[in-house]
Amino acid sequence: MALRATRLGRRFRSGWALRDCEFELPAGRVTALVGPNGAGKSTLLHLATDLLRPTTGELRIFGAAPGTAEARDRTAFLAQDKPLYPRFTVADTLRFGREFNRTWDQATAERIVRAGGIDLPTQVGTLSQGQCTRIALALALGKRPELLLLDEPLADLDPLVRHEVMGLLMAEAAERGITVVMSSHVLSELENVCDYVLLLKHGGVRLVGDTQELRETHALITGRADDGADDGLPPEVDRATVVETALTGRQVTALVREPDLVDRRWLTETPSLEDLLLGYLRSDARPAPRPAHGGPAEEAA
Ligand SMILES: Nc1ncnc2c1ncn2[C@@H]1O[C@H](COP(=O)(O)OP(=O)(O)OP(=O)(O)O)[C@@H](O)[C@H]1O
Repeated sequence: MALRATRLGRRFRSGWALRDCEFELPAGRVTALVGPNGAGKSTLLHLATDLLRPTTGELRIFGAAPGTAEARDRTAFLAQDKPLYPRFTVADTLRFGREFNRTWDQATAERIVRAGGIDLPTQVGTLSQGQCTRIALALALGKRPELLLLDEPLADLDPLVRHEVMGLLMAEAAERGITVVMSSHVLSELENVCDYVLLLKHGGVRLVGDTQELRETHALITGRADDGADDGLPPEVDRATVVETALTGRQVTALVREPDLVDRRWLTETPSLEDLLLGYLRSDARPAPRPAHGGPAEEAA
């Protein structure tokens, strides 16, 4: 397992940012870390990089505690604000990476920089935001991490640069088998990139698992709304399996678990990853209990 959280909690003066979180993220996967503002995503990434310590429970990186040399050597972290020195040249910046990382790979770092058309003697302060992101990514990947943690690193980039940097990131991750955990609010972008998902809400794990398995164990059902029910669903639909319902005029659409139980008169579709995530983000319903073993797991927030 790349990441394992056991009863993980972190409290600030304002309250619990994360509480009783239990999850495992397998190695070699690209995990989307999603959740509304304040859900605890950055807190989790800061716990994984030892920028914060847990209040309760523990988090393990490939079995090691964050902050130990073993965990640090294997992990790279890229935050939205990239702490680069504007007075350094790009070459100085990479030299800095080489001096501070035992596993440094200069060739990879230079290749990523040059692929963006950036010359090594350029001063960092003269680069665009997209170019700075590329330098930060070169520093992160030059470290040859096994786990790459990304806290909305592309949020301030225009769509074209974003697409280009995401492509670069995914190509490097696939080639080297790097485990990636990436927080993002851009759900539409995650579909073709992520094969695992961890959805946090109110500091708790609401959904975690393989994206394909999660899609296959849910359905979007559409049918004529039942006038007698507040949610528009007919009485035979088991409310315990309903994640979220939307009424539009006389039509009702619902995201449900266990689609096999749904009556055949309903129009049933496999949800896209975006449909699934939106359903859980909108929903305040109690999630289903965690399955006995394997498969997608969901827990109470
Ligand atoms: N250093 C801190 N001191 C006090 N409270 C904090 C601190 N860091 C986070 N919090 C609080 O913890 C909660 C979770 O914040 P966090 O930044 O982890 O959420 P997030 O999911 O990353 O949100 P966003 O999508 O807005 O970046 C919020 O209520 C936030 O105010």
